[in-house]
Amino acid sequence: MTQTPALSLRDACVDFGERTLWNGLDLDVMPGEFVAVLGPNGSGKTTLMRVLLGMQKLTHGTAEVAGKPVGHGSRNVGVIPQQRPLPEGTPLRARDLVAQGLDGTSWGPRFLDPRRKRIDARVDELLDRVGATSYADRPVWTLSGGEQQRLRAAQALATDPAVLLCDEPLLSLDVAHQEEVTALISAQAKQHNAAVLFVTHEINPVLPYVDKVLYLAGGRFTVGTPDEVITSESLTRLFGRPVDVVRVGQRVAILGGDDHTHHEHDHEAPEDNA
Ligand SMILES: Nc1ncnc2c1ncn2[C@@H]1O[C@H](COP(=O)(O)OP(=O)(O)OP(=O)(O)O)[C@@H](O)[C@H]1O
Repeated sequence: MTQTPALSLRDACVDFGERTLWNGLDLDVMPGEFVAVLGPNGSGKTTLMRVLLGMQKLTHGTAEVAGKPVGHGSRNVGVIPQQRPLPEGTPLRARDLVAQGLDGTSWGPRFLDPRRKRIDARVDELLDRVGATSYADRPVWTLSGGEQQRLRAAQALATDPAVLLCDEPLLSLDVAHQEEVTALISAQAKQHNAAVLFVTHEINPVLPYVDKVLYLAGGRFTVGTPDEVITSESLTRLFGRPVDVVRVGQRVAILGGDDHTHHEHDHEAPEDNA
């Protein structure tokens, strides 16, 4: 029996006026697969996430989640959005933010809720999984960017979504936590059969885990296994100029392709769990 892809794009194209972000994009992500989306600033990585969330229309082509056209608010899709600091005074503790991934809200008389014990136990388990137990009761706005990002990961994993869209979840994490969060998301793919699309500028923390790489650049793309895509030949072809992939032990550096720096967006990133 052929399995239905968790995510599927066919001949997908997004144009903004004269500018084509990508065109003719075919991509299937199967349940349990971990796909990294790489590419320079402005190559259309976040736009791809927005397409899959039904927030951005394709110019042509199709985008499906679990065999159905994308739409708003699929309960089967978890999102770890790009980092945005939570405003000062946000009246939530760390554990409340994680609980929102389960019950959608932390307001109201939860002490009357018969499910409370189960919800609290699940939140404790999720906090533990992302290493956030020690700050579970702190107000979220007093936490560092990295600490807040770990809570967003816990929130996105709360319902064991079939699809996990991660938009630069490693930003503002230190190397140890980059590895931890990537391992956690990979475990979600392998143990819970989640399809993961993971946008990142940090290639090295994800390389040990990824099944496929989608590399976007200059209106074009290439897709394949890391060994197929992360090579001097493949990236030189994609960028249309000399690119060197240098391997030092387990690590790679891409020279001449992507500056791998991040810039602030002039548009909204995907919202938290729909
Ligand atoms: N709604 C829109 N209308 C016009 N242009 C847009 C719109 N959304 C995004 N863009 C432009 O499309 C390009 C791709 O944006 P996108 O955010 O997808 O890139 P990215 O690969 O995620 O970049 P980064 O690495 O900086 O996060 C950018 O130049 C952006 O300004």
